[in-house]
Amino acid sequence: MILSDADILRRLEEGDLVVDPIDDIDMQVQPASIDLRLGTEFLEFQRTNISCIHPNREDEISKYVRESHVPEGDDFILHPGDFVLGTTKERVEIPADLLATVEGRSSLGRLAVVIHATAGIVDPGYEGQITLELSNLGTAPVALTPGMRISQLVFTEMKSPADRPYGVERGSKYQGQRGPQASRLSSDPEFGGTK
Ligand SMILES: Nc1ccn([C@H]2C[C@H](O)[C@@H](COP(=O)(O)OP(=O)(O)OP(=O)(O)O)O2)c(=O)n1
Repeated sequence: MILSDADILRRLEEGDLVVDPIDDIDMQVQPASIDLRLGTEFLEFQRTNISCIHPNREDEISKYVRESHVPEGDDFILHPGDFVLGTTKERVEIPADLLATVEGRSSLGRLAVVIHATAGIVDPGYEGQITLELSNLGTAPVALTPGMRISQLVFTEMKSPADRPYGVERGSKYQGQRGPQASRLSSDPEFGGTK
């Protein structure tokens, strides 16, 4: 079952679902979702001097990403073909019986701006800000303004709560993330990691 606006408000009120901060609840809560805003930090990929991305080498990844900060009210210009990591302004806490999916907004989609390339699932148990995979699929640069509503979260109630929710106990690598975070694929057991 997908949560309606009334269900979302009830879960927020009960406190096990957290979306914080919400400055204007009437503006952010939609009929079956809650709008999330663009944060002020961005991670941009540096194309120069990189022969190839080895996703399993975390130390290398830090060499080819550059962090930038754009205050609310200023613009971040997303050029055609760009791929940058952004973040939601809001921190979320997803209870063990809900699955959240992060989706774009139609108004941004109509400008060819997408907010995730492939990763749309926010797991039961997840706590933190959400990393956005921002791309401009169009032909004209688009100005994004931190603080603008850029994505929305939809919540699905599961048949039963997860036995092992996302989190510290299972060593989940993005638990508690703040700001946009680059890939931590090297933490996967397939690549010799433990998460
Ligand atoms: N656009 C997204 C999608 C997800 N997440 C966060 C919330 C998810 O609960 C967490 C992990 O997402 P995935 O399970 O899709 O990613 P991985 O499988 O790579 O991570 P893990 O091995 O930790 O499950 O990352 C995020 O910040 N931004």
